[in-house]
Amino acid sequence: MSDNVAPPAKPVKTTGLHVGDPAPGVKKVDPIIIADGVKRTFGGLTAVDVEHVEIPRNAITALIGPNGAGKTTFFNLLTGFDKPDEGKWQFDGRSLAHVPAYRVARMGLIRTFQLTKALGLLTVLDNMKLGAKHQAGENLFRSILPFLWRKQEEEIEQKAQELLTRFKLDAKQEDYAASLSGGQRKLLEMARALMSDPQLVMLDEPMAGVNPALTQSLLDHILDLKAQGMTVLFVEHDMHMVRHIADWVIVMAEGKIVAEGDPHEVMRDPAVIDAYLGAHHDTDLGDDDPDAAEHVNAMKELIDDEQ
Ligand SMILES: Nc1ncnc2c1ncn2[C@@H]1O[C@H](COP(=O)(O)OP(=O)(O)OP(=O)(O)O)[C@@H](O)[C@H]1O
Repeated sequence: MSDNVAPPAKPVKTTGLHVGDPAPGVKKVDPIIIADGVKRTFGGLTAVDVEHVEIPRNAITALIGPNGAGKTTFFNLLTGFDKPDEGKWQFDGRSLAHVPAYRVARMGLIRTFQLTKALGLLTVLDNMKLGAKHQAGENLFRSILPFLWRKQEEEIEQKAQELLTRFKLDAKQEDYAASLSGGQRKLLEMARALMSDPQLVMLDEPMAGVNPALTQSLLDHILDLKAQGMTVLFVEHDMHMVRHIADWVIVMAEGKIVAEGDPHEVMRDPAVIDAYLGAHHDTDLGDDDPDAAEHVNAMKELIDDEQ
């Protein structure tokens, strides 16, 4: 989809993704990731304990759950940024256990990573170039043959510029990345991820810190990834976004998958209501942990909408 084409008012949801009743661990018709017995503990705390989960291909899956549910840890495990105590998982039929993060990325599973202080001191264009894979400099033989890497440099730069234009960041390409707004940073993170032509893009809280002016644009870009044949897996606390664009929702609580289903079914699942509201079902949260209170209240609102 090009930027000139107006997006549909309501995203087209992909259905028919699972086999049998939606329940934790339900089989998918065409899974791109299959994980089994993945466990990660920190001292005495079990952060992730996933018995079985499958991520559907060419769909948008949201991974949700209350604070501390293990979502980020599970993301880190899948992408090789952390090592599990036990378990195995495969991406597109290939085992990913013990595969380091840089090789996972080369295999086509990319996760956006936040613009760190160091990356903020690079220009927007240089940030994009860092996202390219198979660079000649990585290979001694190729790196001593300038005609090979010069051509490649040009191709990388051209691709970076095309993506920056698509993400409406082309006017900023020479600016330091640190000068971008929160929403523009999210766009840059996503554009950089696309430099390596991934099959699966994993987004960690894509809506965090994004002002309303850029929200629609970000949503459109995520929908666009699916339209281009990619698979998207994202962690997000913004339930409106989850309901709006996710084809499938996986709910984690205390390290385990407690529910799966399409967004509307999942919001009605008693296990999800319990996970989010727990003992606070009839109380107002607020003072102790404003973040948690915000998530729980957002969830309450949506559950009420669904009932
Ligand atoms: N490096 C670590 N050392 C010790 N404990 C950790 C570490 N990383 C995560 N944890 C703990 O593991 C649990 C799961 O954390 P995780 O960040 O994965 O949850 P989350 O669902 O992503 O939460 P949030 O929505 O708040 O980001 C939490 O209790 C957290 O404190």
